[in-house]
Amino acid sequence: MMRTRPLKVALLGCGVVGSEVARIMTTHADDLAARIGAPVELAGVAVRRPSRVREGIDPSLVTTDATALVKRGDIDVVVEVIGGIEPARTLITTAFEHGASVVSANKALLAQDGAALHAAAEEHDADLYYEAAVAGAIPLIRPLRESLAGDKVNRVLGIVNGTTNFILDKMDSTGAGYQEALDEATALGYAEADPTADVEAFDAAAKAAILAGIAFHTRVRLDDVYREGMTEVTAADFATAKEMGCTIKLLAICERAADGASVTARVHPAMIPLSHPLASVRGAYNAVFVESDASGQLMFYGPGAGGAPTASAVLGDLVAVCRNRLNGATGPGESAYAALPVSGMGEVVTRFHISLDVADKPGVLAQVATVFAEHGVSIDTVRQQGRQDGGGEASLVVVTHRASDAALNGTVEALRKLDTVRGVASIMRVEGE
Ligand SMILES: NC(=O)c1ccc[n+]([C@@H]2O[C@H](COP(=O)([O-])OP(=O)(O)OC[C@H]3O[C@@H](n4cnc5c(N)ncnc54)[C@H](O)[C@@H]3O)[C@@H](O)[C@H]2O)c1
Ligand SMILES: N[C@@H](CCO)C(=O)O
Ligand code: NA
Repeated sequence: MMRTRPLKVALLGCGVVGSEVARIMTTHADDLAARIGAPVELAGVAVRRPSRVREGIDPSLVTTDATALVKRGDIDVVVEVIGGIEPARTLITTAFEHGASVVSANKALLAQDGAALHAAAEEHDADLYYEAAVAGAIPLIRPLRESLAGDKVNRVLGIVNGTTNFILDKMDSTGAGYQEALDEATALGYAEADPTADVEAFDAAAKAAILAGIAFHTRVRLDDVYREGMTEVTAADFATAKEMGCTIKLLAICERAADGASVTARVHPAMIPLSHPLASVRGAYNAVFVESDASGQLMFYGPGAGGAPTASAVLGDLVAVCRNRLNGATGPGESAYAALPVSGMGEVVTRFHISLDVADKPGVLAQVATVFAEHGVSIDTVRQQGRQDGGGEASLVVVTHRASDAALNGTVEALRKLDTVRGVASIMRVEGE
């Protein structure tokens, strides 16, 4: 039966995502009410620049005082789409203290302070939902938290940043320059306010921390995630990848160790074979594989960024949180009971592609191979190519079998000390095989 008193929603931030949330709340008001069992009313919209015209939003709802809005006491759900750490964190905790539940898209904040925010939600019998924080529109948080709650997740691997996938895809398919591709991603509303978060992979690392935490029932913070951005990926790297039948993607990889006693989380550019489904993820799309004991491999795919797709995830959370409130209940909170240690990058085992500039003379190959053997790194393939410039140098491209990051680092350090190795041109991990 439909309740007539509306549930009141406060919207904090009316930018790319917030303006779409407001639009959908208005245009889909009847459907949302029917699905929830009560009407939802936009009770206030906190903005930074009140003079901006906001189509479809009653100007009397607009305020620059977000704190007063969350303190009103009659707000049922606060939707935080401001981003960043402060004032978002204080506004969310104040919202809990004043009886509201919270829906947020803020991965940076959740990766840094998720545990404290969950504790605050629990203390005040409120919900904290954040489907939009990871992989935009793609349902991923709720499947991990709820649908897979009876299974054991061993690995989460995928593309979780739309901006960098858009840039890498453009560079690969059209030969576009890095800046040109980034400007386009920003204009389309994919990039963060400061695109450093995207291209230096802080955004993807925050998402990896959130995913690993939920998947492994363990607290994983941003600082626990190994991070390498994509600003140093060059056209030459794409050419090498192509020669190997691969492309380059910025991947987030969260894994349980083989003995199950620890976990790792990392974000870095990697080569993947063109035959792998992740290789054909284009533009700002995201795709994430989840591997679990009973389910086997699941793939989640869809728009990972942009105003409307992200608003879709926010609205889904809003409906769920409103239903919980009508039932006098709360949904699942933090689950960190496993408390597994999070290992550093040295423990990660993967394959590597290493390109060396070496002297083009007898015995060099044997010398290089010996260094790999001494560090316990097994070589899969080696390709040597003499240079046409007559400088007496050659390129040596080595692809290894699976080896630990620590063993590979030791190998590279020793290779650099050989007189015959003039330089290490590139090192890239090879995933997805
Ligand atoms: N854009 C996307 O594709 C996308 C996807 C997923 C998640 N997110 C997340 O959603 C959140 C919002 O992102 P966005 O792209 O809409 O950013 P945005 O910069 O377009 O919007 C944020 C808005 O908040 C306003 N704001 C800042 N401080 C404020 C304050 N104190 N009070 C009221 N308003 C304030 C800004 O003026 C701006 O209009 C971020 O956490 C972001 O990481 C964005
Ligand atoms: N800037 C982010 C937004 C979605 O979280 C991206 O490009 O993926
Ligand atoms: Na999502």
